[in-house]
Amino acid sequence: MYAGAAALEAHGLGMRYRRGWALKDCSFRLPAGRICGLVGPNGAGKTTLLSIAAHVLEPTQGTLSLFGAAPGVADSGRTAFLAQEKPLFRGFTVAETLRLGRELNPSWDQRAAEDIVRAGDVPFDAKINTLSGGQRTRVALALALGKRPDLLLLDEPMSDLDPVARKELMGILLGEAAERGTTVLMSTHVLAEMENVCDYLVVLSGGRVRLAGDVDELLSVHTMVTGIKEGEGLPSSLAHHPLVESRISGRQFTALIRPEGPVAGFGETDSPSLEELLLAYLRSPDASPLITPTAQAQERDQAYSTRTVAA
Ligand SMILES: Nc1ncnc2c1ncn2[C@@H]1O[C@H](COP(=O)(O)OP(=O)(O)OP(=O)(O)O)[C@@H](O)[C@H]1O
Repeated sequence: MYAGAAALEAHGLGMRYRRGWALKDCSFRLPAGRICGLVGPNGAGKTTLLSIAAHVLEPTQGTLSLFGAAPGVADSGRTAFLAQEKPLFRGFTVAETLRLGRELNPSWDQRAAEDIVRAGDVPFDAKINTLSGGQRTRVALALALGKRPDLLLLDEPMSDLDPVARKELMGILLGEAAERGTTVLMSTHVLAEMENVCDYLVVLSGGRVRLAGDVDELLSVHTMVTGIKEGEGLPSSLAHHPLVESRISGRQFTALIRPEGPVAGFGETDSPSLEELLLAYLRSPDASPLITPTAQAQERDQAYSTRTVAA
């Protein structure tokens, strides 16, 4: 594996389906060891990006590298992908599913996989097609974590789990990531949940990267301003600061800005929560994109073309 390389790095990544571009000119880097939330409205391109990283799809343009190598080659690290549809063999039992995982993965951790299944009281002799959606998710997550991956790609992993199972499996995921330095890239629509889980963020909309970087860094460069509106709109002096989103309710306005210099005399200022930041960007697809320095794609030389390198 390429020492010091980003866990994932995209350069000018594009994916075109028959109906048009699902991803366009996407460039960003995800440093190793981070837990990254991948956020965006329906159809933003999240599954497409995860599928390229998982070597399920070949990009139409640009490159994506994992630990400095193309997806699917030996140097790209161990990658596990938990897709939305959880592709398990429906006729297999849970035990047979884990056995297959063990046979296919030299670094397989049977105990970790079994513990996840057992914690949900899922019978090992039950066939996959007899399990509930949430139980299938648990088995699929056991299969993904049993691989001991360096990079875990999760596409809305917890959407069919009950709240208790969700919290428990998220805890296992975080414990695993902390213990082994696993990098996680996880698409989700549950913004409130991300606050305690993710320390990195990529926001896509319309197939383009709108926001990428360290969560603390992204929060620190935004300010939420609340005050009394001036005439029909925002105070004119606020126009000196790039605006992400503003909302007016009665006589009051709320604006999320990226302050350039002191923000005083408009009303109250506060740091946004992660949920407020995300909602503002999701509601304002025309806000200018922001990719923090740690998230800027760098290793052009080491970014291999998946089309030319992949076997
Ligand atoms: N196999 C395909 N063939 C044609 N178009 C596709 C295909 N897969 C995805 N698309 C289109 O590409 C765009 C991005 O889809 P994608 O599934 O990557 O979005 P997403 O962000 O994961 O959405 P969601 O939040 O709804 O899961 C959408 O416009 C979708 O209709």
